[in-house]
Amino acid sequence: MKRKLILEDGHYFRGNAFGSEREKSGEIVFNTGMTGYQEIMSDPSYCGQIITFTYPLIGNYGVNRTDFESLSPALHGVVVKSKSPYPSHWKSEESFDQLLRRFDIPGIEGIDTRRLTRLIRAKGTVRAAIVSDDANVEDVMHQLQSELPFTTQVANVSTDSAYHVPGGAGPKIALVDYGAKQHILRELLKRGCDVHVVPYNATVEEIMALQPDGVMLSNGPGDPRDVPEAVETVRVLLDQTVIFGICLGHQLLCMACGGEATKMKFGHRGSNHPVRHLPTGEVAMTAQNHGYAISAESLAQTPLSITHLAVNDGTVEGVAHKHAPAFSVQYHPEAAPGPMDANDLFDQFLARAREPQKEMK
Ligand SMILES: NC(=O)CC[C@H](N)C(=O)O
Repeated sequence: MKRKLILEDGHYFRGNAFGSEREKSGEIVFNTGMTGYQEIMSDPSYCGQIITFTYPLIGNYGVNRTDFESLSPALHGVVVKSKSPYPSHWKSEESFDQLLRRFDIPGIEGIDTRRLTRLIRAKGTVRAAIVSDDANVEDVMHQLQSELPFTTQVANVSTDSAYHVPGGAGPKIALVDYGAKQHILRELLKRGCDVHVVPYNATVEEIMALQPDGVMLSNGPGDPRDVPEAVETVRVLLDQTVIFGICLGHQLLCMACGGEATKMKFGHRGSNHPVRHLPTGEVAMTAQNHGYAISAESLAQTPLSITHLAVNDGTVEGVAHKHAPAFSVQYHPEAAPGPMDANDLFDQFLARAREPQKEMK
């Protein structure tokens, strides 16, 4: 069965349908990872987006039970050049197609993903829809242009209520779930932490009542400016505990200190993004998935210093607070399947969480 992928600027592609039969729209973004499609598509930060994979063959090692980053993928669609008809791996339990059907996510195959990615790079992230082959391009285009931005993604993917994941004798961590990838929790548990996962709108009182040794701010979908209540909570938490932020968590920490978020032209999504640590000059390869960034200029008047910059485009990739025990990175130290270069940031966070708390106000 054929279907169409239509972009809001009127470009369209015809391809083969797979996954759900539903028609869905969303911001279309490209991911350059060569592996990890299961982790990528179950990352809650893709809520409401359509992913196009630049790697041409997707689905070749199937889908397994253990590599999910969330229980139910929140993305709106998948675009591939070719979907493997013969998944093969000892851990595989279902095909990519079955996975998409199970979660009601439409897919389209046979697309010239190089051309599509070039269009997105030239124009910047655009809205797109995966629709049936008989859909009228002009109608869909106008509908996409009039669609309002989706501003409640974090609320859609955060936990509804707090829960406890008992760990070992390690520090007690409150993990604020803005749409947390499972691997953040796994990295903490692996290090013996006792973890309390709290919803994105948990109050400072609720978080501090847990008496955490540190607070971890997770990744999450959408524009960080859509969650001002979270920025305010982080601002107050800064005086009270040790903080480590990842991706959306990094953006919220920066905004809580007076930094400004801006939308990037087409974002960073992939598992091969080099990042330079400014104090040492060391470069780490990192996994990334973000469409917003904190502007370097906006940080000049804040108590944050820039610790990391992207090698490719010079955007801010990490900050540390000059006076409070708080730091954050725009990339993913928990990345699975990798790269693991930045994994020791969890050790640095936990080392700080173990330090006796100095006089915080
Ligand atoms: N992975 C994330 O946390 C992404 C943060 C934010 N939603 C962005 O796109 O920039």
